[in-house]
Amino acid sequence: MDIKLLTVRSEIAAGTRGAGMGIDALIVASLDQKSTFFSDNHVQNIDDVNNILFKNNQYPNAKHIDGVHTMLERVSNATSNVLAKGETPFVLAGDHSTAAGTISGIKKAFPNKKLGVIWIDAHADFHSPFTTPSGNMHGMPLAMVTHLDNQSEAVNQPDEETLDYWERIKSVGTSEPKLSPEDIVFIGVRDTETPENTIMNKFNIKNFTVDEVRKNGAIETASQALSHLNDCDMIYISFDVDSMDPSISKGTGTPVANGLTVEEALAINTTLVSNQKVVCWEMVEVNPTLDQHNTMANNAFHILTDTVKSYKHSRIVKV
Ligand SMILES: NC(=[NH2+])NCCC[C@H](N)C(=O)O
Ligand SMILES: [Mn+2]
Repeated sequence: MDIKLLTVRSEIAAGTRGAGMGIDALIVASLDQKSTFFSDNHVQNIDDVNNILFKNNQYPNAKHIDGVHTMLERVSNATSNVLAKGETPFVLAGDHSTAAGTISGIKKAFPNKKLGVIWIDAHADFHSPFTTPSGNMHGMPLAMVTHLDNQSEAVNQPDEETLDYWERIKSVGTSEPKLSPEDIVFIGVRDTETPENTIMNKFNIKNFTVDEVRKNGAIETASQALSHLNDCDMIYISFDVDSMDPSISKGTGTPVANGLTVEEALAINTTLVSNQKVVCWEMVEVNPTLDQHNTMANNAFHILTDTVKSYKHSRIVKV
């Protein structure tokens, strides 16, 4: 089973500048570690629209939503094309909004298969333009793909043009919701706003806390997360590096205290991808401009290469 690295240097949905440089920071980490990873694997780059950041944002409740829509279409098409060729996309992206494009692309490639998502993150990323506290769309990918606008919890009144783009974003890949909220499992989520808590409670979404990971072990937590999605046909894993503790590195835009260690994140990701239902893995939010000595990228690169290794190893056809 061949993998394809999809690089997406997009950062327009983050509130802090620099996540677009995360991919190049990973490449620098690989060179520093004398690894040939980026030449051993196929890389396909998806052009970004980061120059939109030079323009004033017109959409306070969904910043640069026009550009985010463009990026999600591109990521969705690339993801579904890779899957259609029988390859597995490993997406390396800037801000986390990209994940909505990835998920849409998976569903576009396999419309009749039931999708489960394991979301490893400090945040729930379940906001909509109605509920966002910041307008930053990297806090919205799970609402985009589940179509949960959460209007009953509204704190904003988005304008018509914003809502028009929001509907178009919900239709990227396919006009249907890409998955049910029940088929999401969180790991490490610890910084949410009230409207997100309402969704998590309403749909009884399981969150494996950092304490649980530490108590039960990372490998056991990963197996339990997979068990939760037993009735899904395919699984996508989204790894936001801010799931890890800021003491490791400040190299991410929205760090939150009390996160996972590198070893825990590594064990969780390598265990998860060895499951045969996994069709795609993604890593996001490395921001070297906030870092020292490229520490986050060095750690993230280690997790990336071990995760790819585990994926390939678990797919070796035994005769
Ligand atoms: N992918 C991320 N880093 N998301 C951070 C979101 C933070 C906050 N909940 C917001 O919506 O602004
Ligand atoms: Mn996130």
